Amino acid sequence: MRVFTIKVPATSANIGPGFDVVGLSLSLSLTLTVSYPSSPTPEESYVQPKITYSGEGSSEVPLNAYQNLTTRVALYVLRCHSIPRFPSNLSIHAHNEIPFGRGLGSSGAAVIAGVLLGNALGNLSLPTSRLLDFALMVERHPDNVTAALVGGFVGSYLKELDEKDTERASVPLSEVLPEYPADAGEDWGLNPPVPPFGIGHFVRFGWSESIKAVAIVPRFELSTAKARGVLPTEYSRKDLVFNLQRLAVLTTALAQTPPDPDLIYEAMKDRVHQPYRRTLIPGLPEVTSQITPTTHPGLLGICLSGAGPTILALATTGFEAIAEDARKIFQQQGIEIDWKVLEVTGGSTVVEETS
Ligand SMILES: Nc1ncnc2c1ncn2[C@@H]1O[C@H](COP(=O)(O)OP(=O)(O)OP(=O)(O)O)[C@@H](O)[C@H]1O
Ligand SMILES: N[C@@H](CCO)C(=O)O
Repeated sequence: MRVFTIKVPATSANIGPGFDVVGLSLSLSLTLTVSYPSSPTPEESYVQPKITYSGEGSSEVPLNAYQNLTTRVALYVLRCHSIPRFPSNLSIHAHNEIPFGRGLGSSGAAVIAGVLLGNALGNLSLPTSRLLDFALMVERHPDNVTAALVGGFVGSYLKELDEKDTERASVPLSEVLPEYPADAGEDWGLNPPVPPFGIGHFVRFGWSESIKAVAIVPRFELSTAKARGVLPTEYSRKDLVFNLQRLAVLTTALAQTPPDPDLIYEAMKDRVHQPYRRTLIPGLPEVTSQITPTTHPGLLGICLSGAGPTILALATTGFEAIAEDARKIFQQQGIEIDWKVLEVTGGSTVVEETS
């Protein structure tokens, strides 16, 4: 029996001005425990994969391997390497600590778990850059998936592809991840769209160990697709320069010890996505403007986490006062929250069990 574990962290994207650019890996995780017989099974006794699931999202996540996001991504990776199906008698238990649709990178974690699962099941030994190519064919903004894969405070960009590769990378998601009909056996129809090479590039910034992340999580879901739908397609030069100035300062300011709250609080402001998302997150402007380093000693900066609705406060101390005051502001809007103090962690791991 081959047994291995895949562990992928939650992530917070944007950190204020770095829309679709920066991501931070955090200490909540999606863990898969995978097992299957290592000796080949005779063709006629092929057994379909079995998935069990606990934790966040367990009441809504599909347990059919041809519908579940993680296993569909794994099958995409396998099919791109001419492996048409999962190994026989595959058993996967997923335990998830990352809430769905809250801005903590649940879908990015599920996609990275799927890429790592495909890589391990196919014994493909893909390098990090290639793993990222596969993830970027599914989740097309690089901030969450890159931070989930490599860990830490990470900046990334997508390479401008030539015409042929742009076409290969622009295929509809339904072709990358088709809804596999359960009775179709191995005959999935079209050849899968193999990703171009070298789509995403990244660098890891420094991070001051004194900084923790307070995740203030409203008790409602907001899909990333909906939160992207309210954004404009064009911006003024003034607003772009506002964000670029802050992002340039922020990436180094968060590595300094001790971190400087005056510098960071202003550097975590944003004019590219948060002003537009306020319509979807009642209380957002009040929380980010009323909780400051002056009112809450220990606070460094505060922003929307990813597409929201979670608020991310970076702080060295005073975590409870920050979160409880955010709770009061959200309560005025009729919204309840939960909160957690999270550490910045390393990236994904795959650990083989040896017997
Ligand atoms: N562990 C998982 N297994 C299967 N599907 C998942 C898993 N985690 C997330 N998903 C799918 O992803 C959806 C949430 O994705 P969405 O991009 O809207 O939010 P998010 O990733 O949590 O937030 P953000 O991208 O802003 O950080 C869920 O509703 C579910 O369909
Ligand atoms: N950068 C993305 C992250 C969400 O997954 C957004 O803000 O839409």
